[in-house]
Amino acid sequence: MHEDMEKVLITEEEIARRVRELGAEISRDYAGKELLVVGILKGAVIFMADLVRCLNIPVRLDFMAVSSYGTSSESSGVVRILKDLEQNIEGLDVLIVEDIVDTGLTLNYLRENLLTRGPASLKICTLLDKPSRRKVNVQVDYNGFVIPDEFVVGYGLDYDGRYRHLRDILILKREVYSGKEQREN
Ligand SMILES: O=P(O)(O)OC[C@H]1O[C@H](OP(=O)(O)OP(=O)(O)O)[C@H](O)[C@@H]1O
Ligand SMILES: Oc1ncnc2cn[nH]c12
Ligand SMILES: [Mg+2]
Repeated sequence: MHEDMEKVLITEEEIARRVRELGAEISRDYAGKELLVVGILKGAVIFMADLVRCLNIPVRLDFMAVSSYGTSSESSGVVRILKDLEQNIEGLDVLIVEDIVDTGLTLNYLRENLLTRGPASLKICTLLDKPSRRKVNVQVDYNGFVIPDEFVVGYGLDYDGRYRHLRDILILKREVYSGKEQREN
């Protein structure tokens, strides 16, 4: 296991099995329709790549990037769009794909924003859900795993831009991020 990691939380095999299940469920729900899958950069990219290849319906892909809200712990955290969709979603069936829902601020903003663009339908799929950390309620339609309040990396999730390439979902050693804060102070 990677030296910066405390332990494996979800193995590559468990992820793959759950992604196949989610793909089958989504394919059933959208049978006969075309789906626009919107991946939220950067963290959702790896999950999205595996998920869409488990769909047996017509699919188009698009991406958005939003700012991480400021360090303020207020629930009114501001989220800005850094990269917007390339196409008009009016009248389309849209599925937002995320790697994790933590405070819910990112998804809450995205859902509100995309609803103003008139999609025929808008649903949310996340690989991971940390309900204990929620600051705003956001409805998730497809949920991979509910996880405890631990900082996880791997399978797209990062710390300081690192570890996204790891094949499992792992818990990062505290000294990795506590050490960085000390250096920064
Ligand atoms: O529910 P929230 O508290 O809003 O947190 C979840 C968001 O935070 C992470 O993204 P981040 O903004 O770190 O950017 P990244 O996807 O590029 O890692 C993660 O990928 C989610 O998008
Ligand atoms: O546990 C986690 N790991 C990586 N990024 C995020 C964002 N919110 N929660 C996270
Ligand atoms: Mg993200």
